[in-house]
Amino acid sequence: EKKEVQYGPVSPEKRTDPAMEKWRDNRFGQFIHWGLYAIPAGYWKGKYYKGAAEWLKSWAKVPMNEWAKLAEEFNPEQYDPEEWASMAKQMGARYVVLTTKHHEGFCLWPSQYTDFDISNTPYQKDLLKPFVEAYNKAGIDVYFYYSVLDWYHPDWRYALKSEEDKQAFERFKTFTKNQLSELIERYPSVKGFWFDGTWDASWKASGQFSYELEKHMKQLKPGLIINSRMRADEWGSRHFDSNGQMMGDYASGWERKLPTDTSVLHNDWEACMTVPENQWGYHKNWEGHVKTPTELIEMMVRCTALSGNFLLNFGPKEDGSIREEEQLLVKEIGNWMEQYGNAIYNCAYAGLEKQDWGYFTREPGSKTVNMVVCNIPVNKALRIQLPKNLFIQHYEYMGKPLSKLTLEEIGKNEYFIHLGKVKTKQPFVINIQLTSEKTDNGLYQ
Ligand SMILES: C[C@@H]1N[C@@H](c2cn(-c3ccccc3)nn2)[C@H](O)[C@@H]1O
Repeated sequence: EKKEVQYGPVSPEKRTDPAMEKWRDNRFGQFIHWGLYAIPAGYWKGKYYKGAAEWLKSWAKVPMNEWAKLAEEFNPEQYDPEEWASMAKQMGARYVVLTTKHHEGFCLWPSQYTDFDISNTPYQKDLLKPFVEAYNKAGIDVYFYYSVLDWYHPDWRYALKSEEDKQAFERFKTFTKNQLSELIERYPSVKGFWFDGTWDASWKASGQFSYELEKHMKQLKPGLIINSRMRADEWGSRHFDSNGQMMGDYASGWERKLPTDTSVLHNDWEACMTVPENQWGYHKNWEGHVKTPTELIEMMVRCTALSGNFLLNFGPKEDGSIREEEQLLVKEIGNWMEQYGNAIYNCAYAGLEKQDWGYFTREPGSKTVNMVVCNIPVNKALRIQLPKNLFIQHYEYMGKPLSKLTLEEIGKNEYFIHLGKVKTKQPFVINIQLTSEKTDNGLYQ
């Protein structure tokens, strides 16, 4: 039965304001993990650590006073946010999420609430200001990733076991609220926050605080968009409150995994994805499978087809340059988005039965449905099953035609689109125009 929840959602479950509509229309974003961890890049004292590079301090059991010394050598001379923004634009990303502070606690901006920040490095200058300006100038919305979990701050606590823990964590919550207010005030064009590091008991015991923090941030910046991962309710339930109501503005539990059914349609949601199996910060040597542009394009299409966003991760090097593998993705995904981006941007679940050859996407309310073909059937025929009151009025390739298409009615509101001779290396798109005017030849009743 329903539980009394006082500190659950702050905003309505499906916001209809322009900021949230733009978040949905964006569909494809660039995640950027950049911090001191990019300096050791997965190696410590000559030893290779295969775990996620931004967690190296943990894997190599580095004491914080030793890890913090990395700030003394952080000097990204190749850092060129205009170049980063131009690459993101070329790739077709419509928004970006940058780590302002990861679990290590190091801040990419000069924060008045800590000395562990960019101002205490050889580089000295604020990294965020030119970043926000460059991406906004490129027409890309900027979001800030912020880790609540902070390995540097003396008042961080994993759990609240004693009175001392509670007093320390109260100071930590004030520090957190101050830093977030500072980020909104210093960079007012920020569109939202991607919270992380909120799985520990101390935060799960701070549901009321996270409720009030969300309210405070949205008062500071009306329209601000915050992910579900920021929140707990007063019972310790995260992302969704104890009655299953989503907190925050989109479900963000999809980390390195994608949904497989239409149950996600109930809320806005986003999946974030690494290029190797599990590296967010820069690692000198990626081990194992590196996802190809085609794999990542298909993941992005699957997200759009289930009305979700896809956030693809980049991990810049310590000097601010972008690795070869990621530059290839910019080029390949960018080429695809140039031709087929209209099947992604502003699109969502099409309401049609999924077929094995790929995915349907559709701009809500449009009569045009996009068929994104990822698996060409051996019989070269794409099956379409429409609801009983819909028929195909027109069909054609989006962009460059790859072959001569023909349409065959094979059942009641059921069709094959025959591809004919088609040769291609990437997914492609066929547009179909639907109509409620009967166009069948009455063969199938
Ligand atoms: C978005 C990603 N979230 C961070 C993360 C995930 N995890 C984690 C912690 C416990 C279990 C599974 C995953 N710890 N840190 C990663 O470091 C990266 O920032």
